[in-house]
Amino acid sequence: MNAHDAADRERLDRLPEWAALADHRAVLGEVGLRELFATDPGRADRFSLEVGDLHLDYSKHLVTDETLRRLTALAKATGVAELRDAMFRGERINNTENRAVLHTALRAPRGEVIQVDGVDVVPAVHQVLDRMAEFANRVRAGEWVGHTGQRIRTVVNIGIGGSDLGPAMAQEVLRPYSARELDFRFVSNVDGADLHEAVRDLDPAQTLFIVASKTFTTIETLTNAKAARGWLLDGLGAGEEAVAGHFVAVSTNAEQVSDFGIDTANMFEFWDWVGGRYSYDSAIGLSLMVAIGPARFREMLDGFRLMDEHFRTAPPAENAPMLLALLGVWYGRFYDAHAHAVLPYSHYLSRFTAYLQQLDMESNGKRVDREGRPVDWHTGPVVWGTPGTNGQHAYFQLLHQGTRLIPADLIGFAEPVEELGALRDQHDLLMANLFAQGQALAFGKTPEEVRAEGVPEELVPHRTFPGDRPTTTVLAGSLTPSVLGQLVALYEHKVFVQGAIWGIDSFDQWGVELGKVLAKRLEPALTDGDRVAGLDSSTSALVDRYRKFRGR
Ligand SMILES: O=P(O)(O)OC[C@H]1O[C@](O)(CO)[C@@H](O)[C@@H]1O
Repeated sequence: MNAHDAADRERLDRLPEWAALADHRAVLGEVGLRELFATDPGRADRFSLEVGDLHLDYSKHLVTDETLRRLTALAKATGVAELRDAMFRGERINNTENRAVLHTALRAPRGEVIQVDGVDVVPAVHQVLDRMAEFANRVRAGEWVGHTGQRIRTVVNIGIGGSDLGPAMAQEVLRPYSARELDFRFVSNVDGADLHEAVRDLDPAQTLFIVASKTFTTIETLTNAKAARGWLLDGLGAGEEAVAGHFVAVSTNAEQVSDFGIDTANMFEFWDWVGGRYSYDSAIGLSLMVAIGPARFREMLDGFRLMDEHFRTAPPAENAPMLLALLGVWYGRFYDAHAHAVLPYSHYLSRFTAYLQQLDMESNGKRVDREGRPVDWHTGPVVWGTPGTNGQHAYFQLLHQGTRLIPADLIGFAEPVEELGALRDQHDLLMANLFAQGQALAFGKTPEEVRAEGVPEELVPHRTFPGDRPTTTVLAGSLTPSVLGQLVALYEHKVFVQGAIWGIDSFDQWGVELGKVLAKRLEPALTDGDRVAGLDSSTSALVDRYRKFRGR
């Protein structure tokens, strides 16, 4: 069967494997984690995996061996492996945009052959990586100088969505590996405050802007880039000739880059077969490469590659992205789970969940299948979360005792980073919190246990923890560039598998278009009071009120 061929694909809800899962869910009934662990001493061993540097424990899930058998049967029936292989081969599996989906080619080693329309794309990937490396080395060594001959001290990435979230996240994660004499900032919001705060204490003579945009037509990015150019030229008291030393571009669109006034000699290319949210290991990661250096960047790519190979070759029952995806499908369908929390127990992963929000929600927030037919099952969950232990003092209450089941990923590392010095002593406490939360969420506290502590009867329901709140624990020795690559690829492929099972196109993002068009139409109404034909009464009144506030 050709898995991405509509004619051959049965709708998910008509598959016997889908029905078999429903039957199984009914049999499982209210069986909880206490019972599952009590009756199965080998559970933690059996329901855990080592992949590269990652250890994944998925034993605290409401599943049995039979559940996993039926879930992997579903993956088989929905053609996940065939679609995966088609993706790796460079076929145009993004059918609504008629594009190949080849972020995996970004981490292919030199010499591997991956073709799009008969052209091997791997040499071009390495050419760009080499150019990036040369540029990064020059900036790091102080050899790239600005208009006045001074070395660069601050790199400001201007981009949004996939052209911001990935590099900004990774910059935080790999801070301990970063050149500390350089400062890195990220501007994404069209709110002028973002650029203002990013540059207010900077010396234009020592500032380099990387304008990152796949299309180079994104209004937020172009608006900020124009303003940054104005700031630079004003600050230097120079003309257009100063732009070259302070602006480089990352894009697929050389024409627009050159129209903007950036010399295409200072442009780093990527390709339409790299989706925005899958792009930070392309030239979109240029600021990161400047920060950590080419060698560390390549280590990160090797980490991605390791997970790609695992995903491509491991059997479903031992395939980490596949298992995480299947568990998500299980809860979405049979436990009415609408959300998924990602809770890193690492300060360096503070932007990780924000990054995953785009990766997951822009990919799988779809309501029609690849053929445009409405789906009759839930697709992508709301992905959210912030680092532990902060979340514990905010929203964990709802995770533990709320009415909704929210599966969560707990991510932690055994070794704190070297440069923390004496602060490394706090690490055991941090990790004890991670393990304790997984334990409390899974096993809760029964009314009997609460009573046994002498709690007054009227407080017993309040102090009872129902448990059976599933978590996956992802542990690694330390947070290296390679481990980051492994983690990101793990989630990329998880999202892929879920999209394949739900039958949706995970690689388009039509849902972001309408708001962009309407904003463009509304702007003159706000600025000049132009009438917008057919505007609804609520939006019209809001525009009027806004203009009054502005004294217009
Ligand atoms: O890199 P670009 O073309 O500026 O696009 C930025 C982002 O905008 C989006 O198209 C959605 O608004 C994302 O998919 C993309 O990552």
